[in-house]
Order: sequence, then structure tokens, then C-alpha cells
Amino acid sequence: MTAQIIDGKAFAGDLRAKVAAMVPAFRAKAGRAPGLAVVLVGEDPASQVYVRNKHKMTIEAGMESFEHRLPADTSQDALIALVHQLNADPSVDGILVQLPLPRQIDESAVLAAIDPDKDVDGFHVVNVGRLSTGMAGYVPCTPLGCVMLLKDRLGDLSGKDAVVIGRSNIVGKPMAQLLLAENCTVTVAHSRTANLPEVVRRADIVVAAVGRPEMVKGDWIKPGAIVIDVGINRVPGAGPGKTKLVGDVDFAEAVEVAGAITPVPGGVGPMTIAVLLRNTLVAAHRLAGVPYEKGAI
Ligand SMILES: Nc1nc(=O)c2c([nH]1)NC[C@@H]1CN(c3ccc(C(=O)N[C@@H](CCC(=O)O)C(=O)O)cc3)C=[N+]21
Repeated sequence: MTAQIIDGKAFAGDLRAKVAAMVPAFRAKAGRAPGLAVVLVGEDPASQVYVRNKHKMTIEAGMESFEHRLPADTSQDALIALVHQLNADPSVDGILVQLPLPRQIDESAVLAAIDPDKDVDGFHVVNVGRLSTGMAGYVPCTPLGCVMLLKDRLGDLSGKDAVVIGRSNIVGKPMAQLLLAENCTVTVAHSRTANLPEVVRRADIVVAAVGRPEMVKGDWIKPGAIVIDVGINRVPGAGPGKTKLVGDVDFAEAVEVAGAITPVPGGVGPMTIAVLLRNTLVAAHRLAGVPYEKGAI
């Protein structure tokens, strides 16, 4: 049996269209567009591509995009001063500080400076706490996008065995919290997990978020399982000087065993930006006091 390919790019396109469709009504009620501020420190080429795409898609959704590009040698105090300015700016509903940050800057200090009610990335400890205690807050975009793909495929996730490979604050841990909230039985595996292939073989749902190219092999997958590949790894491609993107899952092998699988690229990646716009729309409603129908998107 060959797995169904989960088209994250198409799903993300639909989600962005739904967000865009809700913007005019928000504008009419609030008298302004939702606004997203993105802060990029330094010149990392991959980060620049991502920030450019995000800007384009924010505009396409009818929202305001505020870009702040700072030099690589920016001080922590200067960055935090900008965050405070964005916290106070009534035209800004969402603030995203692109990670990773240069060495001289303490990431946790910067994230802590963001107003939790503008923290559309869901990285502030207040939102981490809200997620883990079941309160309404902002949920990190990548794991929320993964859950949307899973629910679209499976409907109710109750009672499913889920294995999350990776324990980062950005994907692994919030992913585990979200799956728990969906009544999955959740295992979080990581680099010290004993018998990882065996652990993964138990799972109805596998989420791979470790950043190791093609680590998860086909014979680790239970036949029919749903495989969500969060990895985006650039590796040498066909021919000199060429590169290609691969996930954390050996796609060619896993596609022969899984029930459904996300490709890389075109799987989870595009969902991240779509959910960012969705979170910004929600933040705009909350901050402007415009009612937002829970679960509208
Ligand atoms: N504060 C913060 N929030 C983030 O959400 C954040 C961040 N920092 N730092 C960097 C990572 C990376 N990230 C991606 C978003 C979209 C794609 C994406 O759309 N990928 C496409 C295309 C990939 C390509 O062609 O390069 C795909 O997988 O199909 C990938 C990666 C968000 N990040």
C-alpha cells in the first residue's frame, strides 16, 4: 500500500483564504486592518527568504505588515527597546521576532519582553503556561498546523497513540501538549530514547521534529500510521553545488508503509505561515474588542 500524500501547501492556501475572507468584516468593525510586525536581526539567507514570504502572504491576506530589519551586531537592549515600542503600538496585533538570534542576544529575555497578548508565535512563557493548563492563549504555529492536518485526516484523535520525536520548545513540547489536549496517548522521544525504532513502531501518529535528515526509516513506521514530518533539512542534491530539501523522515521508504504522510517541501512548512496569519487575526479581534467566533478558523 502506498501512503496518501498530505498536501500541506494546498491546505495552507485554503487556510490563508479563510483568514483573508474574515479581514474585511474586522476592518469594518475595528476601523483598521490586523497588523503583524516581524523583526529580523542579521542577514541569515534562509531567514530572509522566510521573512519575505511571510510579508507577501500578510499583504495578500489584507493585513498590514511591518518589517524591522536590524544589523547582526544589534544589542539586546536595542532589540528589547524595539519590542517595547511594538507592544505599545496600537496598529500592531502580532509580534514575531525571527529565531535564532545572534549570539550576543539572550533569546529568552527577548521573548519575555513581548506582550503575551501580541505573542502570535506562542513562545512567551505565559502562553506556554496557558497551553499546558488548557487556558486560551497563542499556540506555536508549526505544531498547531500539524494538529490541523491531523484532524483533517483523522477527525477525532481520542485514544490514538502518538509519538513525537524531538523535545524543542518550538515544536516538540507544544506538539505533545496539543496532542494530549486532543486525548492522544503521547510519548515524547528524543536523542536519549532507548529503542527509538520500537517506540515509533507503536504509534498511530508519528511527528518527526529533530532536524536530522531522513532519520526515521520506513521499517520504524506501523503500517497505516499518519506521519507528520516537521524537518526541513538542506542537503547536497544531484550534481555539484546543488542542494535539496529533505525532512526528518526517509520519505521514499515511509511512503510505502504509512497511511498518509506530509512531504518536504510542501507539507508542514507552508502551514506555519498560514497559522501565523490566523493567530494574528485572532489577536487583532481580541485586542480591538471585536468578537471572534471560537473555532471560526
Ligand atoms: N519566531 C519565529 N517563528 C517562526 O515561525 C520561525 C522562526 N522564528 N524562525 C525560522 C523558522 C522556520 N519557519 C518556516 C516557515 C515556513 C516554511 C515554509 O514555508 N517552507 C516551505 C518551503 C521551503 C523552502 O523552499 O525553502 C515548505 O516546507 O514547503 C519553512 C520554515 C518559521 N520559523
